[in-house]
Amino acid sequence: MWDYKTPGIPDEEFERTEKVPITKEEVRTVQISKARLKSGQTVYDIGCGSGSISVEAALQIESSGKIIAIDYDQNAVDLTKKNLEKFELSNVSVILGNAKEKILELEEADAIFVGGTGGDTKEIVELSEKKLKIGGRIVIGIILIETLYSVLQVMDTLQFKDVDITQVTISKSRKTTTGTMMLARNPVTIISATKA
Ligand SMILES: C[S@@+](CC[C@H](N)C(=O)[O-])C[C@H]1O[C@@H](n2cnc3c(N)ncnc32)[C@H](O)[C@@H]1O
Repeated sequence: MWDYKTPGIPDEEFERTEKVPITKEEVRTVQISKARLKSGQTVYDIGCGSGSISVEAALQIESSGKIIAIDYDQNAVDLTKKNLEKFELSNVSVILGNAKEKILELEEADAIFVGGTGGDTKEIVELSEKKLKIGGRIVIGIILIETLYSVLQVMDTLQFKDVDITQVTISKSRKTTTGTMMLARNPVTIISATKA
């Protein structure tokens, strides 16, 4: 059982496999903060991967809220379920499938995380906007510059306000024989906005 509600669960606490990527702890913390989650909300985690965002978000919205996690990779769905079990969370439904085909079937959301969905991201953002409640938050994590460009183009045409673009570049320390050096990780751009 995880005792803390504050975001920032160490990556080592999650079950991992080589086949499924994870949004790293510090990036995940910024994403969770940008969603401004409240108790009782309905939240999608699109491209749930390891389920780390679902776990952190579920702790924020508490047992009265609901997370819907989607991934088209069976390995990711299995790993997400493992992590939900590990953190003893029962308010998360995990769906196997392409988010592009699933989103419109879902109930309306208060917040939507979109992460690592590459060439599908623009379409997923368009579909997500249809399912977000007015005042709802979208948080998109982007690595590829092509994805960033296509999402930026579409954000202005949709009903979003207060669009924020934050790039996070994390460096982590590593001990060497002569001292401690900082090793840079790839930058992640986080676009967040409110449905108008
Ligand atoms: C970078 S990972 C996400 C990591 C995750 N946020 C975490 O914390 O572990 C991206 C995930 O998106 C999934 N994905 C990509 N495109 C998708 C789509 N169109 N529908 C559903 N899942 C998708 C991939 O299978 C992968 O597991």
